[in-house]
Amino acid sequence: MASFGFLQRTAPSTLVEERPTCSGRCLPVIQRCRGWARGRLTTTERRAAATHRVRAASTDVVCFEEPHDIKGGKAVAAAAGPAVDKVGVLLLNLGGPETLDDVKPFLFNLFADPEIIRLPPAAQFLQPLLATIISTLRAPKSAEGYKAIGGGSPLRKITDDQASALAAALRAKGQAANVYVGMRYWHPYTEEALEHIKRDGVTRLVILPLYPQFSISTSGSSLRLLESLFKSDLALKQLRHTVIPSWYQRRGYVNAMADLIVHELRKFDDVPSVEVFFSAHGVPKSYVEEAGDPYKEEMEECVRLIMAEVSARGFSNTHTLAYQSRVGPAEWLKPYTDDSIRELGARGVKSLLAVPISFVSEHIETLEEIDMEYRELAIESGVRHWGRVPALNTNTAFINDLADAVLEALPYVGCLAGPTDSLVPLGDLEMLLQAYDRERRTLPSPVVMWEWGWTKSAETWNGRIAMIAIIAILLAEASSGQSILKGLLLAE
Ligand SMILES: C=CC1=C(C)c2cc3[nH]c(cc4nc(cc5[nH]c(cc1n2)c(C)c5CCC(=O)O)C(CCC(=O)O)=C4C)c(C)c3C=C
Ligand SMILES: [Fe+2]
Repeated sequence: MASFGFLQRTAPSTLVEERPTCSGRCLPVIQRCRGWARGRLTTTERRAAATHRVRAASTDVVCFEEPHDIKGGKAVAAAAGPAVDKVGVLLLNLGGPETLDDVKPFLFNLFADPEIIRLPPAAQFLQPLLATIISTLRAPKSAEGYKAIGGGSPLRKITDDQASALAAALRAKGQAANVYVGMRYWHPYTEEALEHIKRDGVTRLVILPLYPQFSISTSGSSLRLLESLFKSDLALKQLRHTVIPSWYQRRGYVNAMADLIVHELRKFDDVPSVEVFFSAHGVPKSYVEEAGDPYKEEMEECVRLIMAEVSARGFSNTHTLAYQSRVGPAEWLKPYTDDSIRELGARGVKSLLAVPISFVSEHIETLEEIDMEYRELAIESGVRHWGRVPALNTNTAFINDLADAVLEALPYVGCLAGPTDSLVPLGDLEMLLQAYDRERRTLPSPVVMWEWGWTKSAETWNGRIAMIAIIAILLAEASSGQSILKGLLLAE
């Protein structure tokens, strides 16, 4: 059983049919703000919370800025009256290079992220140097991929479209909200989005990473950045917000994925023989096994829920989950997508439907890696009929479900919602990350040559030796004209 932060899943999760019955602004008072678990509310408090929610929903530009008391089963404003409320939603995403010239600086930003290349503390000063080296070495290969899909990533446009569609869906549900896009490694950067949020005078913010499953390397990295930006800015410090850390188990999302799968399955001649092949972006195995990243568990659960829905619709196809896009020599989550495709081919599978699962937009890894590389590999391995489920992008059912997720999260602004179906709790950034840090362990670096060391001083020396090693390697590369680091770090 994986644990993440203070969460321990005690029962297998099911689709979320019923949302938590808590309310708006009175809830932080009811639950005395921190450490609240749904089970600790009394029936009266629950009823009060529900009552208040109805009232809040019917007056969507008004909220109570002051604490509430519970009187006679109803939430009553304790002090001041209503204040103007401006709701914002911040969509977090990875970002991608828009032109081939952007590829190298984009890769630098990615590898400069300590959640992507995790170095021992004593070697962290090397991160920018390492990011420069790896981005320089990887850029030509990456650029080839981006060239093959038209010269840049489609991520910005798709995410902007998702933001507009989400704002429209929220409006249709009676909630006015500005939706902002904050990318981790390229424009529009998260910092830019926060400037807009401040300028627009947002008073309540829902933070929604566009990754269905939580990983330290994706949502975790964006939240970590947000945390430091919030800490260093008074206006942001005071901004009431809540985070939806993952949403892989939501019925709307699961149904939308099942719709797409069933639609593509029907295109095959011999539907029952089709292998439904989920391909998720991989992460280093140590993230899951040593740092408690819930990514693998959430991924497996997500696939289970989707396949249960597909099966409920009368399709009894078998399925596989594999992990793609490994970077570097360290072990990543297995099975690897390429190995699985070869194995399925060898087992005589003739029809394969690829389902990208860790990301909700088309991007380089769907358009190039899956549609080109893995398709070719599948055909070489004996697969005769190939199909691929499109990414959700602005799929109406999916966007509607995101809008519901935002509406359901709004009452939690400023508080931590105890155990939900998700392994990572809904809640305030600081509380969420504090919980995360309590359990967090330092990971060994994915760069194998720095993994030794057992004392503080040894770590310091390892850092120094690593720096000397890098400089020596660079000098050796320069004099021999051969790329040594390329082989060491970028093997795929
Ligand atoms: C859930 C999705 C993703 C996880 C987990 C993830 C982890 C992860 N990624 C790298 C390295 C690279 N990722 C790159 C691109 C990229 N990654 C994701 C998603 C996840 N990454 C997306 C959607 C994209 C594509 C963006 C786009 O432009 O379309 C790249 C650059 C492309 C390439 O050269 O392959 C790298 C490099 C690591 C090391 C990592 C976990 C530690
Ligand atoms: Fe990635």
